Amino acid sequence: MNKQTVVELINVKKRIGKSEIIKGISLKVYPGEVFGFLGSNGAGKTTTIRMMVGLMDITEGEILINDLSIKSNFEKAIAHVGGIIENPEMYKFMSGYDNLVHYARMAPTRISQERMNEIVNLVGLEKSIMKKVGSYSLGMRQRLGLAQALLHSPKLLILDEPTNGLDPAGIREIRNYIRRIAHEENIAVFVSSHLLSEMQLMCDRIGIIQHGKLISVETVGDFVGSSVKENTSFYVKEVKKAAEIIKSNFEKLDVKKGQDFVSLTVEKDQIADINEVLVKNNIKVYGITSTQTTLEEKFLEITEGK
Ligand SMILES: Nc1ncnc2c1ncn2[C@@H]1O[C@H](COP(=O)(O)OP(=O)(O)OP(=O)(O)O)[C@@H](O)[C@H]1O
Repeated sequence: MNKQTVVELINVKKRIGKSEIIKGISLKVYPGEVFGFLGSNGAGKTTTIRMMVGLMDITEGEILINDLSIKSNFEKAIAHVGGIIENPEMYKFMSGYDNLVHYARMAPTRISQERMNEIVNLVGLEKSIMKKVGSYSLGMRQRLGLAQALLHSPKLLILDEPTNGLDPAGIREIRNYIRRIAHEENIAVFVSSHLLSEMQLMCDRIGIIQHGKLISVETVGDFVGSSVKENTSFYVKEVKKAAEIIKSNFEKLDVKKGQDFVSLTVEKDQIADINEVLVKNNIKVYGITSTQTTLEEKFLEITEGK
């Protein structure tokens, strides 16, 4: 059975003038998951998001929200979307609550008192919701923005760099609320960022965009797990012979020779295999050291290597 899809991008392209900014992006996001859209500055995140919410025309391809085309059925499709794309509009002289009431009046469907209270609790603003927004921290304003975006019970929440400008405590808070919203309300959350460290903690899956192309989509578990490379050194007496044996058994590996070691970058599972081959060929291994490539390095490796 196919998993229900909340949003689907099908070969989406955007041309501005002669330059193709988005070069055929396809992806799907499902209910209850936080999908991270990760890319360096200028990679094309905001442009893609602007097309997803109808702020920009799609040059080619299609975007479906809850199976409705954003091109041919815009109003119905967009009714399922909540988003914070630029800074949310708020009146500082009004309380958080009055801001929500004001916003609720503009919603296409009536928003009940219960829903208001539920959302205020969901974003943890119950204690400060009656205070003026002018007295809120940036983190609290962001959470009020989330509340606004969630009032009409959207199926998809789109957030463009939601932690921009927040301090570490504020970032942690927003991250936890975003995860909670996705999992408790079964909403699909599409969130962009240029910070891998942040995405890793917030998202269930991460798609990496570079120069307008989606170059990788992985679950965070896969991203963090097996594919993280280890920089490994094998300490041996016969450096030259050890390097030759590794090269002839593992053709793809790039072996570097040190004074009393050979070093190479490998997947974790390969360390034991290499050791076994060396020992079988009568090379005495005196020690193995291994340092993991950080995720940040892996991200750079992926984005710079293409
Ligand atoms: N209106 C426009 N006209 C011409 N080029 C544009 C326009 N809007 C964006 N671009 C270019 O398209 C590319 C993608 O921009 P976009 O803002 O989508 O990137 P981003 O990933 O959101 O980056 P950032 O994190 O800096 O916001 C950039 O190279 C940008 O210069």
